[in-house]
Amino acid sequence: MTETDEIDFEIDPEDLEGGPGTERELGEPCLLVDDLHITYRVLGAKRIGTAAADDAKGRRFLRRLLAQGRDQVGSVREIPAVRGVSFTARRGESIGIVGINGSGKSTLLRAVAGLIPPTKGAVYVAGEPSLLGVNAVLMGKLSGERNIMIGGLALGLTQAEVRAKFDDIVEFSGIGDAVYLPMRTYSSGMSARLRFAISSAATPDILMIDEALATGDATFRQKSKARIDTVREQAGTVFLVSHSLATIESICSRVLWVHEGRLVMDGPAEDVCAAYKGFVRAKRRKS
Ligand SMILES: Nc1ncnc2c1ncn2[C@@H]1O[C@H](COP(=O)(O)OP(=O)(O)OP(=O)(O)O)[C@@H](O)[C@H]1O
Repeated sequence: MTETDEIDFEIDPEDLEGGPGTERELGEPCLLVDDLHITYRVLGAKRIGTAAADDAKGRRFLRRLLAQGRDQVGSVREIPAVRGVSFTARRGESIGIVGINGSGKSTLLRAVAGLIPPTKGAVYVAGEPSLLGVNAVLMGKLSGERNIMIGGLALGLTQAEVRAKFDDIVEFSGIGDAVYLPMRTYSSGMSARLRFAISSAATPDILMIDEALATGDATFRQKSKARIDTVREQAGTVFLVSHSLATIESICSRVLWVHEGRLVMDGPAEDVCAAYKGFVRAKRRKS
């Protein structure tokens, strides 16, 4: 599979009726991303031995690494995943993030959610940062039921509020009795749907969705869109990362196109998606 194969050009109007509602009046700025850089530091791309010899060599390598200081060791590789991204988001906006595989979309989203510290630059959020990034607190060895409680508390709900929303969350995610099994036994679709159901349960200030909508059926997508609309109506901001341009176009009024960690275009969904489609088609023709 090439890096562009995953992009889904199919428009599925009956799944996602209504459009993004670009006419909606926007509120005041609630998020400022200022010259954001995220650089991952990865240890040891170099092969240092095989099989039984690995352990001892590995230990020696690590000792040497610690003695020398990580900065001087050649095999620490730096990956600049986000390079100088700046933008402002307003209340009531739904913003899609597009880009080919490895372009930095998820890293940007996670940094905006406060899950990755900036290497340089800053993210300023007005509102409840704890409302962002329920993914970080969920635990695979605990049941869906326990994770609903943990995620709900992380979103700022009380225990009683989580209990009151429990049935709705389970029903929304469509995971049924699997809610009593450990989350690590779930398919990626099931856990993505449960994460989405939990993170949107509290009508957060900023709702961040990374591909979750791609994992459900038409009914789930329709329900998700209704929930996203509720968040926006209550002047929340929605960020959506997806390879499905159909999903992005039907939900987002504005789109950020990220390429090699840089923001190459930021504008109305229609314009950015059209430019991005052109880029992907040209890339496909070349390969
Ligand atoms: N935890 C990590 N450690 C090291 N490098 C990482 C890590 N996560 C991502 N990267 C690298 O950062 C770059 C951006 O990755 P990211 O996952 O943000 O891109 P993406 O656009 O979301 O990709 P995809 O569409 O495939 O999900 C890639 O080169 C990737 O290999």
